[in-house]
Amino acid sequence: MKRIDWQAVGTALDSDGHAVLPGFLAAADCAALIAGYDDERHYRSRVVMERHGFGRGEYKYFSYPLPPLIAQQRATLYAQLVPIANRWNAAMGLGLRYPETHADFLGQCHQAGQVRPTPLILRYNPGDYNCLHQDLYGALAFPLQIAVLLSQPGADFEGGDFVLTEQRPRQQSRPMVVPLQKGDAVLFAVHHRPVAGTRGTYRVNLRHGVSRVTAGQRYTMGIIFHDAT
Ligand SMILES: O=C(O)CCC(=O)C(=O)O
Ligand SMILES: [Fe+2]
Repeated sequence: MKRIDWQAVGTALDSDGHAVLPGFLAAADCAALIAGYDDERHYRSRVVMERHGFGRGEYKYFSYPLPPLIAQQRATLYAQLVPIANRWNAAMGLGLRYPETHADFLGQCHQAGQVRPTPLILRYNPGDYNCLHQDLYGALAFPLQIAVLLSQPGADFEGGDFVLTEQRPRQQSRPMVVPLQKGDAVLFAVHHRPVAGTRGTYRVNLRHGVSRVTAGQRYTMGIIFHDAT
């Protein structure tokens, strides 16, 4: 994994609500995650998106214990993101502060009845897409999450752009397409983020999704830091 410039990541998250981490996973790690997709022992559940009106395609939630790579990334990314999450909450006038370690935050989730792991892997075939959504799984939520593109655009698949929308108070929504290469990760706001305006800070509401895949197969791996009820 490449060294991450956390200063630059913090700046991008503050100004855009998302940040790209180029080359976050090596090609071999992407391939290993894809190869494990059909091995049901890794997962606690499989979701067929069409059945729930979530879009088209499917995903699987990993079970505990998580694959070592994901477990390690979940803890180390969390520790880097806590200062940003706490700064955002303060800017939005929210009282909640997140503990320094992911283990402590998971303890809070588990105490609140959110005990099921949320890291997941998604698979899109031609015609599949992911409707705009927010990955909230209970009262406790960490405000940032990450998605890693495991397939190569133009070679493994066509279409299938990662999309974010920002809904500003009393205004129309702003769409953003995030270009990614295989192995790149996008860090983004789960639900809300603060934006500095001329009359103080306001809160924008974010959603993310994926446009239709037109050819090939597109896989992503997502890490969400709160667990699910
Ligand atoms: O497939 C994607 O790029 C988005 C996946 C997603 O919704 C997530 O990781 O939460
Ligand atoms: Fe999502």
